[in-house]
Amino acid sequence: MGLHEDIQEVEEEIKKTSYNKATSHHIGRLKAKLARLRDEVVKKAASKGGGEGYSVRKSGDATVTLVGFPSVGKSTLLNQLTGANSEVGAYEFTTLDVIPGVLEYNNATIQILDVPGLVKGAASGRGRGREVIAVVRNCDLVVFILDVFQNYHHEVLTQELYDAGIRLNQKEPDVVIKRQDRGGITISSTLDLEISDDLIKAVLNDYKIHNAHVLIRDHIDVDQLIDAIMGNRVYIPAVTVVNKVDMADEYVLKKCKAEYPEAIYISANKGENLDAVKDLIYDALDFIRIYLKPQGESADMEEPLIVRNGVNVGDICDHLHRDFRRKFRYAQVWGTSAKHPGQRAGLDHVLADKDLLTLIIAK
Ligand SMILES: Nc1nc2c(ncn2[C@@H]2O[C@H](COP(=O)(O)OP(=O)(O)OP(=O)(O)O)[C@@H](O)[C@H]2O)c(=O)[nH]1
Repeated sequence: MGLHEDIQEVEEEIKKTSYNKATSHHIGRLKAKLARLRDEVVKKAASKGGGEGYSVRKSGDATVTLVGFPSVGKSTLLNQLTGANSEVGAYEFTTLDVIPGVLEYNNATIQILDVPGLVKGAASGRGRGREVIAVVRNCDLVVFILDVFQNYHHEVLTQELYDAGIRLNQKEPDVVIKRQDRGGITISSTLDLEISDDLIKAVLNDYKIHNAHVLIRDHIDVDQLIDAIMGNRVYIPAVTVVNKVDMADEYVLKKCKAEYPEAIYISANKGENLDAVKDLIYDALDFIRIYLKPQGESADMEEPLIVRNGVNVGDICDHLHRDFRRKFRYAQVWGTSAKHPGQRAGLDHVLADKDLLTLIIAK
């Protein structure tokens, strides 16, 4: 039996087993098996020849990927947002290579990638799926583009990315698995877990982990436990844009809005509501501004550094010069992240929006 049939069989068994306390262990094991089989499919697809796909170099302050089925209007939107020359065609699969464009917005330089339409089966290597997945894994934000008449695509695309190990709008669960040479499996947790210790042990055993310390500091389900074991998941924010609203009547539009109230509704080729898309992207990327202040001088308030929320002083050093981290002596910080104005800080100090920063670098 092939992998796909195995997967189907397990999926069906999960479906027909009703969930309750008595069956939760069994279902957990099945889910673990399913995840393992899916990973095998992805691995197999990845090992099947073919180049590594795209080598679009990341540039700018963040990279965004437009993800959607063929012909939903990705190239048109990219052109409208960035002025890139992404070929627009009335055929499916007109975008055969990644087309990068650059959006300059609120001082941020955002690279936007238009990849070939992601269709069902991408995670298992169908079409150009594998290469598309590689691009998505490396980006900072996924922008789903839906056709207003086919919004079910959203579910298909999300599932496809999920199967490829991409977790959207999900925080990475705080689970640490420290393998040991002996001693069996010990589990400690800072909260009451919904999954039993027996199930955790069984799943770990399924993954051939027999000795380990497991520390869990989040409410996780079996799927998240497996994610932690696999360790190769990526966690990326995602937003949704619904296109071609110019063709939709009120009824269609209303129905779509009820299903996707947080999406932005646009007409890419008529250029309608594009500023809202720019805001959506900018906000989702969660940028902060850092003003550099040379020692003993006033800060440059005109051109802040645009970085992602969560960066520390060390990240800023790397951003500015490849030698800065090595030659770093100390930093001084003014603003919300500082305990007092001009606080001395090390490489680990996490910065906040509108902080002023002085870096003292050895000559
Ligand atoms: N009515 C309408 N048509 C649109 C809109 N945006 C794009 N289109 C049309 O939809 C078709 C496909 O647009 P593309 O931008 O090539 O779509 P794509 O998603 O890049 O397609 P692939 O490259 O095949 O993945 C073209 O004929 C566009 O003119 C829109 O807002 N309204």
